[in-house]
Amino acid sequence: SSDNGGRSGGRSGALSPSPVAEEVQRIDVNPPKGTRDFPPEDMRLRNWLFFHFREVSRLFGFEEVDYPVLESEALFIRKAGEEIRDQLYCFEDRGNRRVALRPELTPSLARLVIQKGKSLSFPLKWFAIGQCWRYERMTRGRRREHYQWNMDVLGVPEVTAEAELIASIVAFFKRIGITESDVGFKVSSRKVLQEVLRCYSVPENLFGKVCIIIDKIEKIPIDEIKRELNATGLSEEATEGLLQVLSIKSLTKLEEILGGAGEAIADLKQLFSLAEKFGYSEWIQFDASVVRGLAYYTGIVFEGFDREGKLRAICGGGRYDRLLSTFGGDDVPACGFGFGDAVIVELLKEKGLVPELSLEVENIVCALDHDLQAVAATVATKLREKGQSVDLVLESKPLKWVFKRAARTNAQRLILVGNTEWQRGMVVVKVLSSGEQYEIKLDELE
Ligand SMILES: OCc1cccc(Br)n1
Repeated sequence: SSDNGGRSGGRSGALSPSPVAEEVQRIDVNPPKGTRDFPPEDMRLRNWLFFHFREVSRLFGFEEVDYPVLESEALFIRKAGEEIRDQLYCFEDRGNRRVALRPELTPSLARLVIQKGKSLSFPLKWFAIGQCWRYERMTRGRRREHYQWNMDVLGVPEVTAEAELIASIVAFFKRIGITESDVGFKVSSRKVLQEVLRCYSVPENLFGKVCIIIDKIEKIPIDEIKRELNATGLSEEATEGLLQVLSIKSLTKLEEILGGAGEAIADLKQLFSLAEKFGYSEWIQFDASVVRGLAYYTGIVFEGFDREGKLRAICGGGRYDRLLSTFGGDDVPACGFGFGDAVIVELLKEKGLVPELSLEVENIVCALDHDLQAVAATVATKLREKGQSVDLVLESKPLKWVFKRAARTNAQRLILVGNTEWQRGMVVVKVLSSGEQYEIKLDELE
């Protein structure tokens, strides 16, 4: 840290411990396990990321919404065996209510849409950036919180909504320098699964559970997948038939298997045709194994992946036309995605695309004499009222210290208030990039 600028004793900025204070056990100054602090440098990167989330949302005509980070636990209790349920950060509050830190934003959106009911005019295009939580045994050392950008379209049954959502993510990737050679989207539809299960007369109510098991297809051994499917009630034949379809990577092949009459093929063909028109065909590929890990998806599902295969899914989403009725509301066609703030940063680091973001203050204002501190404050106020950022030096500091601080904060100008000049109503301006120095009347300063 900088020298203490001639102040007596102690470290710069810290008070000397009082002689009478008893020995205090130092607390653990790290944040709780699985959570992060955002000191200035990290906060600048987060703000940069969120700025692009917000800019894309604005360009696509979406409105920002938000919800409490704390929700009723009931919003997330689904019986499909999802990981998100097993890791729910839930507890009983002092009013004996079962509550949970939200693990995702979509159920909150559904709750708000039901609450607002007829007062809403559809289609809704809403976005949110919210911190989401999970309580995972730290054995895996994974994070327990992340920020998610969500975009949702409600009231549009057409696949044009999914096409628009994927277009918005492509637009985001392009803004931060990620191209189709870095990432892609695996796209499928849960209607593929539905049509296959129907062929084997699997009861509809097993659909959600089967999806959650299938979502683990690349995370656990295939024998475990088969065992879990059989335990859920699927026959060996149904399991084999299902796994065979899930290995399909071409729409043409899928059509040969399923026939061309079903909704799955129609939806997927429309989406790939729209992708052509949106100009992002190179970004997407059909992959029947994509089902996503949330039980409420009912149609098109997609996930962004890094082509080098080093990272977990970057983002994911899909259609969820039946979510509102699970909360007792009237169903509205809906689709959306979630985009976390962590994997994308790992990708940017991999690609050398993390931006240089330094503190940028326009002016440092410093009184050269203690009795000019009030004048310096006036100078700072005048500049701030003109929209200029000012780092006002708040204590008597030697010029060496001020120059060091100006360098650290990338200040563009140094405004010095000295007795000699102030006698003539002038202040000294030093342009730090050029070294140019001049005197100017306070009222002419801008
Ligand atoms: O994507 C699943 C998830 C949910 C909440 C918090 C974190 Br970290 N991860």
